Amino acid sequence: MALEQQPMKEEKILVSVRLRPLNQKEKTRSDVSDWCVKNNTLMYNNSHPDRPMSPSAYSFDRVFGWECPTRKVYDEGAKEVALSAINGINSTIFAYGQTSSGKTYTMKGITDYAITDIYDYIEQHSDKEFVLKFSAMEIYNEVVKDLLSSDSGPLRLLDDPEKGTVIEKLSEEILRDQNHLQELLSICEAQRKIGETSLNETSSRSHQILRLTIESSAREYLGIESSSTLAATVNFVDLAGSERVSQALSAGARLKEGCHINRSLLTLGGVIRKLSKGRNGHVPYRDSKLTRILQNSLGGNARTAIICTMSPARSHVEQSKNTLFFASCAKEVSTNAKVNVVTSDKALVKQLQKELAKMEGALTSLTSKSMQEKELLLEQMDKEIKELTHQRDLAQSRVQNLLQSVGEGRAPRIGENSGSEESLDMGVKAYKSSDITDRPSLPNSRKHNRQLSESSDEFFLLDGSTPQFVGLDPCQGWEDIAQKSLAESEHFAQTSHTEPKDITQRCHAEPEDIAQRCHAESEDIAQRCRAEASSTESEASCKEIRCISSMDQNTFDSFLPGSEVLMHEDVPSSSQTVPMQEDAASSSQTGDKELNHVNAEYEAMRLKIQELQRTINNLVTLAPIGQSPSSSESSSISLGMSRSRSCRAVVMSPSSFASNEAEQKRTQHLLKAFHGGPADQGKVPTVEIYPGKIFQLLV
Ligand SMILES: Nc1ncnc2c1ncn2[C@@H]1O[C@H](COP(=O)(O)OP(=O)(O)OP(=O)(O)O)[C@@H](O)[C@H]1O
Repeated sequence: MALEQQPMKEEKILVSVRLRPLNQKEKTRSDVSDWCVKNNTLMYNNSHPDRPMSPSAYSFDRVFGWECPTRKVYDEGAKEVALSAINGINSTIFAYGQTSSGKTYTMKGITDYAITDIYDYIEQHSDKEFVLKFSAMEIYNEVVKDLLSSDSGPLRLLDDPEKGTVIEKLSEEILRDQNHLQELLSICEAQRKIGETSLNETSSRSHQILRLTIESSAREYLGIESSSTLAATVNFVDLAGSERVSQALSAGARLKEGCHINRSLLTLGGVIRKLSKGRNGHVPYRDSKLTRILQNSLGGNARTAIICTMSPARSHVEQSKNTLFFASCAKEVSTNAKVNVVTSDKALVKQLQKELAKMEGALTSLTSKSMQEKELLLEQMDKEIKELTHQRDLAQSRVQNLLQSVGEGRAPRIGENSGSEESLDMGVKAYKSSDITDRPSLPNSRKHNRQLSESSDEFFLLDGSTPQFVGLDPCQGWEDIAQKSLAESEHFAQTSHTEPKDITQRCHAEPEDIAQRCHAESEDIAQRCRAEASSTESEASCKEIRCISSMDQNTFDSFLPGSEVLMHEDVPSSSQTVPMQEDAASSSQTGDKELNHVNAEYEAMRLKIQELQRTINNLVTLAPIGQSPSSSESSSISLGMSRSRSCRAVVMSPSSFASNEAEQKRTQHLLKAFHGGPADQGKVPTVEIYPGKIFQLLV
């Protein structure tokens, strides 16, 4: 069983004041009443010379004069609150006032009327099934006792997170009928500590709390799993009266009782005073057993009515004014009563299932939100692929230019910068790309055919054209030039051994990098999906993402170095994901659509990457550029190689730089070609190529 509390609106404690008639003792000593009642205001004939400033009128929810019957007090000051318990709202009616002011008299009547009304209501509502339980306790000298059990010792108070303060081992009787309750009430009356004082022959020496618990359920829903029960308690509290020792003339046990009574009432007054100023700060509920037990009734989950009783006698005016001060504070206190619904286990399960469905709905919307994020991620990946494709095309174009120049028997030479001044000394004039385009001596067609690196500090002849030799006589100082050429060629051959290797490695590494990045991103999507998805639908979504992820893993694995170039037939077809998609059939339609969309995007992207990879692999395997160093034609021009610093796909045939020896031979061959024959060896101009410049050998 679970207790559910439905909040109602906050309301103030209902506070009434009841004035009793002068009793026989008061009349005997010719005591007079200075109070008169006008509507709900109590007027004091303020003729007291010592207290001219004390208020003379007190207004409350209800004020009952000495002639007012208890029935009216009940009807107007307690009934509505007391009967709230029938509707599942806790309620408390208690009487507060000085000793002999009429608390017991009033509360006895109110309890009886309330009980009668409750049973009347039960009789009139045969469509509901009621269960009534009764328990009773007294707080005597700050000890809680069970009034229904004569041999009960002191009872402990426990704190329950749901119910608040509960009294351990307090007996509770399930009531058979109203008579049964009357019997029990009689027992309580008999058990309660009563003592004689000078002010009251039958003075209550303890605070009494009678507790009636009412459970009601609609008969037509009984046995149905969704049925629920309203449950609430109504407390009838008859407090012990405050007393002045000087007036009560108590001693011994009575005096001790009086001290405990006064102390606990002082705490009650403190709690009420604190609550009347709002709920800020500490409320000293725990300072007395009375306030602990009544905590819910004092600003908590209960409707509360307080009836303050007072003696009209002038001799008790000070005590009466204290009571009115308490009542004034009490009427400022608000409570938060709730309808207490007890739900059966089955109903609770059903309710929890509803809650679960709600949460699943929320999760689904959350998942679709994350799908949008995934799409953004895919878009980003798409952009990266485009960038890579662009770079690949650039590299491809350079390779084609290189191939073209190979075909024409000319090669642009690219080397490291050894100093432009030196090149000028050697009669080699250097120009930047801008110089070339501005140079009027160059034919227009030449200018247009030159494809230059995009990077400002990289100047390569990419159109495969032969550098034009213009300027000084190249035959001057041939020996020096030849020696330098030899040294250059040796150096070039050495670097060319390492560079192609580096280039080839990068060619392999780059697709691997792409594949790894793509794979990592797809894994990331799958992981995020798994984390978000705890529902069945999102689990299905995860399966599908996992499917994509594993597919990508297979695809990208084939990109790794040493693996074959992946052909279309090798790619897992989309039909291979069908079983997974069938698994995901239970997922929501929205989820399916989005996942299919993601799947399609992924597939397209994967194919793009695959195509890109194939191209890169093709470029890597473009061995023919310099694979035939034995061929005099090609060997003579394979001195050059094309490299772009900005290009990721770098193309070069490693075998074209087989050895220093071969390179030297080719250099000699070139020199020979320049000079026309062996006789001219040593007087061949060197083509110096420096990064950042395009050189033209001046002839
Ligand atoms: N409204 C009333 N009309 C007639 N008699 C009353 C009324 N109120 C109280 N009495 C009588 O006054 C006497 C004292 O009343 P009661 O015992 O109820 O006071 P009390 O406040 O409970 O005192 P204590 O705190 O000492 O228990 C009783 O004899 C009671 O019958």
